[in-house]
Amino acid sequence: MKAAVLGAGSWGTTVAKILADAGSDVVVWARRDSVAANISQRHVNPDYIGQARLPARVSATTDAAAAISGAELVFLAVPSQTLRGNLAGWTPHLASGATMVSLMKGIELGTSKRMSEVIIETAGVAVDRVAVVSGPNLAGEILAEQPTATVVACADMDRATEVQNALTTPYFRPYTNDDVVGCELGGAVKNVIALAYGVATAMGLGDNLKATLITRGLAETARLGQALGADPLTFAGLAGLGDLVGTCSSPLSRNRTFGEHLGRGETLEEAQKATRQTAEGVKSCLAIRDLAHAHGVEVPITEQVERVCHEGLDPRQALRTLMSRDTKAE
Ligand SMILES: NC(=O)C1=CN([C@@H]2O[C@H](COP(=O)(O)OP(=O)(O)OC[C@H]3O[C@@H](n4cnc5c(N)ncnc54)[C@H](O)[C@@H]3O)[C@@H](O)[C@H]2O)C=CC1
Ligand SMILES: O=C(CO)COP(=O)(O)O
Repeated sequence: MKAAVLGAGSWGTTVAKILADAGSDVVVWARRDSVAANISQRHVNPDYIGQARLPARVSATTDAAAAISGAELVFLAVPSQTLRGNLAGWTPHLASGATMVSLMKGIELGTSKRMSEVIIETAGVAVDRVAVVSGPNLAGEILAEQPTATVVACADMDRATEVQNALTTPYFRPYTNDDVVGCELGGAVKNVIALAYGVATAMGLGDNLKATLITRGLAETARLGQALGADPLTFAGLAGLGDLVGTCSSPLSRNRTFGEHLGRGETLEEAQKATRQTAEGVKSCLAIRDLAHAHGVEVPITEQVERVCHEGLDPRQALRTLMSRDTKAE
């Protein structure tokens, strides 16, 4: 099996390793020559995965057409806000039957679309050709082959099973699910809640409050998911609670780390300077808030995260606002 991974950041490179370890030949598309050369010739990608080494079956190129050509599985791992632009250039090279697999956990600004929706719209592929991978999957742990599980969601269960098989290794255990909406939403909203968790961590707030953020964060995720037609049970699974707990509890999380910078009183710009890799929640919080408002769903934590990130709200005021909301039934 030939697989393409478009995006050579930390998650794209990590998934390339998983695919190769599971038996595929993998070609990664990188933006920079130096990254492609490092992967192909030295089997490393120090900018994104530190000292970890990649299997010999992983090569890389800056030529997207060459990466995509002949690939039965095409994995997409660029920042969510650039996907639409990237796809416009890639679409002419896609094989007609290839399965497109989104590895991304974000919602598009302006349209409030999920990544699978952007793929379907931009690449003009049928809904059953698009799969999503989402779960508690911090790249740094997986590179060290620390075991974890994930979810492969697709409307077409044969394709879900094909992707599941291509990703199964002794350290990576994918489950299938047909709830694409729920899995994507779980992955995107948990980044916003992890920002709030990071803020709380830096403010020295207690474990009770952190548990409350996780629980009420999951409640707002599930409320929005239900309004969008997701299966509520998905949010109790790996792509919901699993990813939310994994991301919030880990210092490896870029979203949590970004939140910690904000919680120490840094501005958005200062936090951006201090953190180099993609923290999807920073932009997705705007799109998720808009999506929720369009469906008449309350997302109080997401709203406060948006105000702290983009309106310069003092995190202490955000906390006061959350704690002084009208009391109600759980
Ligand atoms: N790193 C992780 O542990 C996990 C990340 N994800 C998701 O994977 C997606 C990608 O994230 P990472 O690989 O972690 O990010 P990253 O910041 O490590 O890498 C992003 C990659 O996209 C490229 N890129 C940046 N701007 C671009 C543009 N305008 N056009 C094309 N490529 C561009 C960068 O050169 C880099 O190769 C995100 O949606 C993230 O939420 C999902 C699960 C785990
Ligand atoms: O999605 C992830 C873990 O499942 C990675 O989280 P961060 O993007 O916050 O590092």
